[in-house]
Amino acid sequence: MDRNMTKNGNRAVLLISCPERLGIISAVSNLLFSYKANIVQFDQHTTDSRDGMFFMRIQFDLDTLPEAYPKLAQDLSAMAEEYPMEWRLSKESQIKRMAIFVSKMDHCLVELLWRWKSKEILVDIPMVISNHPDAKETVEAYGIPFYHIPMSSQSKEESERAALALLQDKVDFIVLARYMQILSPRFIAKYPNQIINIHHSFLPAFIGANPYQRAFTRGVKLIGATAHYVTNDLDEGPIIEQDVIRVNHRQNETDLKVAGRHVERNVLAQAISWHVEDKVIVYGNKTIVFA
Ligand SMILES: Nc1nc2c(c(=O)[nH]1)N[C@@H](CN(C=O)c1ccc(C(=O)N[C@@H](CCC(=O)O)C(=O)O)cc1)CN2
Repeated sequence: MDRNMTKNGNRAVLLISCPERLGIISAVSNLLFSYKANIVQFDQHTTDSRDGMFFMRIQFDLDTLPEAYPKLAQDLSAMAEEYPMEWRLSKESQIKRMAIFVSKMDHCLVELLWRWKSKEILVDIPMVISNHPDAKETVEAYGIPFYHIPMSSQSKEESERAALALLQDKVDFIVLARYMQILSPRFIAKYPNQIINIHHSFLPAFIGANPYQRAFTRGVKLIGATAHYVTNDLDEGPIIEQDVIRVNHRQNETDLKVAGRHVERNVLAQAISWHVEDKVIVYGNKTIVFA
């Protein structure tokens, strides 16, 4: 979120993905012009591969947005018939609701709570869910409901059902802030490309559990973190943001974990900011980030 910006009730973001075709920009900008919308930011990307896909992000102000929104959405649906496009229209005034899942490691959770409290990330946090009780006090100190749902391999389905019942209709997207349980396809299907995980390695290196231990054993000179959307393929979902930090032979496995967690928290916060500001389009197993 642009720090100079407040929540502007007349501002919206339109994201469009479609096969490359002459006239799409003109068609969309003329439609917005017909509503007297003022475009404040425009970005586009065209793939140069043979699939020739076109992606666009338009941020605009429209004084009549609240009442014009339904008709504008209707007109975009009609346009999607002519240009086979996928589109998403988000009103800035509609604050996204983010649930956080955490296990024992709380550095990413604390980072998100701080950035929420300082309004650096403009979201609501209806709840935090954990398979351990450790973070209860921290979360409730922020006035946020905390739910402890024990998880074991035998109880995974029942535990996920309980979590889904809590989440239902209260949450727009979920963040796995070092949540150490693999989500089932049934759970993921409820939130397609709406679950963001922070993996504590520079993917695709060290997928799965214990990446720092494997990185130390391998003797790497860089460690990192990757924020990605969660899919059924463990740690192989569309990457949103990554970063790395140098390490050396003098550092042991614990040193790597300490150094890495600062990368994790910043990468996750950046990915969430871009998601909340509608700057991310998922295409296949990749993302376009209009940063
Ligand atoms: N379906 C998915 N679920 C999750 C993903 C994902 O990409 N797809 N990311 C993980 C987070 N993660 C690494 O970032 C990760 C977490 C847990 C494990 C794992 O092997 N867990 C064991 C249990 C470990 C324990 O109880 O301490 C398991 O679930 O059997 C690997 C990678 C979050 N979920």
